[in-house]
Amino acid sequence: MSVEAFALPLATPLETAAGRIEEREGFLFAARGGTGEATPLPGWTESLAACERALRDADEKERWSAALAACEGAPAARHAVSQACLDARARAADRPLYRELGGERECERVPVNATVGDADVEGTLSAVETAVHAGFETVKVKVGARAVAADADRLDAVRSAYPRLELRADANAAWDEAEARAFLDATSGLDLAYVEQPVPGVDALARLTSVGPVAADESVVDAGVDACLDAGVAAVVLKPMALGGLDRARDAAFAALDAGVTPVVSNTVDAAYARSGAVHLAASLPDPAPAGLATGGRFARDLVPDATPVRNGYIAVPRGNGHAIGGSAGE
Ligand SMILES: O=C(O)CCC(=O)C1=CC=C[C@@H](O)[C@@H]1C(=O)O
Ligand SMILES: [Mg+2]
Repeated sequence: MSVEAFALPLATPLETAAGRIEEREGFLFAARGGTGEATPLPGWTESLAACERALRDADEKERWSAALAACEGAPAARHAVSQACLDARARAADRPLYRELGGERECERVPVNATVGDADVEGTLSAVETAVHAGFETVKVKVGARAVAADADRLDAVRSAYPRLELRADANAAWDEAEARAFLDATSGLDLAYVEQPVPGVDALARLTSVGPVAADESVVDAGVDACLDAGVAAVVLKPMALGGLDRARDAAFAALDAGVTPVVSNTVDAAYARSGAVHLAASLPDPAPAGLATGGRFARDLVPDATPVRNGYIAVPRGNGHAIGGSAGE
């Protein structure tokens, strides 16, 4: 059993309307033959200190159920413990994590979107060009850090250059309702797949669903998936670290599928173990939508080198038992 701290600088920080993500700190939790990652992101999860407290408490428990209970209210800590538990069980059953999660069909790879941070039109176009040349067919552009008209111009330029690209925008709740309406109106001819979290709050999201396609991200964490589905969103973005684990994110994905809504697996710019876990989560879903998991390349170094590389817009599901990277406790 162990709780091991890590701090990993990003070579390519992510610029968002909610700030710049430059470094990721967290813990690896290892117990009873399984390993899991906790990489809290304040604003989305508990603080680093609260995460560590919950993990140290969990580390003293002799059973998985007690360890998981010790992490209630600390989603990143619970993510680590539940991932370790799934990993240990999958290894004991000699199967990959996505099968342990309940995935019913063989899955070798999952499609992913490129994530393009805030930049001017030129910088945005150049980042999208790099992504398209690398084989991505879906691109998510961060918006909300500059004026609505400037963001609309960025998306317009991308659409003109790439008529067939699946295009998503993500405002990280930066706008008020009038700004969100203005953006949705200005981009209504650009065939955006959706605008992720244009405004804070699920009630405002609900009012925007008649204006254009919107997806819930922060609101899934704050209000719960059911409230977002009731709001009539086109998609729900699921970040296992913020939702308390792969198991809980998968339950949310199936609630969405049952409601005819697209679940999109994403991550909080996690390190290799949690990214691998999220790839397995996507692999466990029927026909997964392009996932927000192409973030590994932003790290200057990682816990395990090159664990989930992107090739031609896809990440191969790590092969082997459990999450299948980096070995497990005691190995
Ligand atoms: O979903 C993706 O394409 C990658 C991850 C990503 O965009 C995010 C990770 C962490 C914090 C957020 O600003 C952001 C998001 O809101 O989706
Ligand atoms: Mg988002």
